[in-house]
Amino acid sequence: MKLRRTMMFVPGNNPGMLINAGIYGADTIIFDLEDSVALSEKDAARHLVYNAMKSIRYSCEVAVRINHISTPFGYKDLETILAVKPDLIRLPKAETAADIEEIDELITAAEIKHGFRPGSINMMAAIETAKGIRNAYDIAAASPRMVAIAIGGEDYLADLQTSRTKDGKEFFAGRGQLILAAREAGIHAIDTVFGDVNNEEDFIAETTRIKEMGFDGKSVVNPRQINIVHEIYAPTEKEIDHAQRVIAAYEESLARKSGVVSLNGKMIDIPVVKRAQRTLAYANAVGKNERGTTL
Ligand SMILES: CC(=O)SCCNC(=O)CCNC(=O)[C@H](O)C(C)(C)COP(=O)(O)OP(=O)(O)OC[C@H]1O[C@@H](n2cnc3c(N)ncnc32)[C@H](O)[C@@H]1OP(=O)(O)O
Ligand SMILES: O=C([O-])CC(=O)C(=O)O
Ligand SMILES: [Mg+2]
Repeated sequence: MKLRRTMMFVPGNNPGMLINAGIYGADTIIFDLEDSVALSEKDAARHLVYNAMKSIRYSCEVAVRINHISTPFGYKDLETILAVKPDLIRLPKAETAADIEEIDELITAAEIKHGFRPGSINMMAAIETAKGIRNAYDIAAASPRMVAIAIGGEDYLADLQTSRTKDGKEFFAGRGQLILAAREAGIHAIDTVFGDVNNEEDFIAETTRIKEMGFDGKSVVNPRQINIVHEIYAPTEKEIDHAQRVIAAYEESLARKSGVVSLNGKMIDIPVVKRAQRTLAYANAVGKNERGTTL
């Protein structure tokens, strides 16, 4: 099971952060060439990220957030970065399937040019406008390279002409559409960054909420946010124990030629079993044993 619980942005013009980005335990690091980089620094950042990727072996998934191809920087970003084979290209402010198709073709040409295995560079898109949300499924399904869609909340709220609230009501519609689109396309759904990095209480509340909605993970901006997300996503001892009981009860019921059984008064049938199996597979993927403790 591929995990993308945390995708950490690293400003592309900060050499110290680029060098150390791999040591904090994020599932994915995203070298950013877009909004964390000033216009005057775009060329310098592109070359810095290129050199970092060429000379440092990172042990996690490495993504690069390029500038949109409608800007003067997007094509240059792709040409330079594709030569050092990122695992993933993240397109910001995606609004249509055509955005994805055009980049897909450029990646295909670069794979041929550099002798990389066809299809080995993945793509994801951040959706940051109402128009993008309306087209979320088309974007998600626009290429077999697509592995995730994310909501880019800061730009999205600017487009919606609103701002953040404690309970996140401003995001209900967008997050709901995004998760449905990702699930229909069979790819990951990634939630937005939370920029108030010292506000742990609200970060925990937001991460718990998006996990419960079904998101696979969250974009983060600071190493301190990584373990908090991973803890929230890790199945607890109680959840693992319950999943095992569900599966055992169901297997017993099958032996009695019944497709449904009751466990502590609750109906256990195939969808419940599927969720239990996912809990156990997820626990295995995050390195938790049957007692819910880290291996
Ligand atoms: C809306 C958007 O587009 S969001 C995406 C673009 N934004 C970004 O990429 C921002 C990335 N994050 C950051 O720049 C910073 O974490 C900030 C500005 C949010 C907070 O800064 P600070 O409070 O100074 O960070 P903090 O004190 O926690 O840093 C601790 C250590 O982690 C490092 N660090 C902090 N953030 C990152 C990061 N994103 N990537 C790698 N290293 C980082 C710091 O360099 C520092 O290292 P050091 O101890 O070796 O000096
Ligand atoms: O994609 C993200 O999570 C960050 C971002 O650009 C935004 O919030 O506008
Ligand atoms: Mg943005």
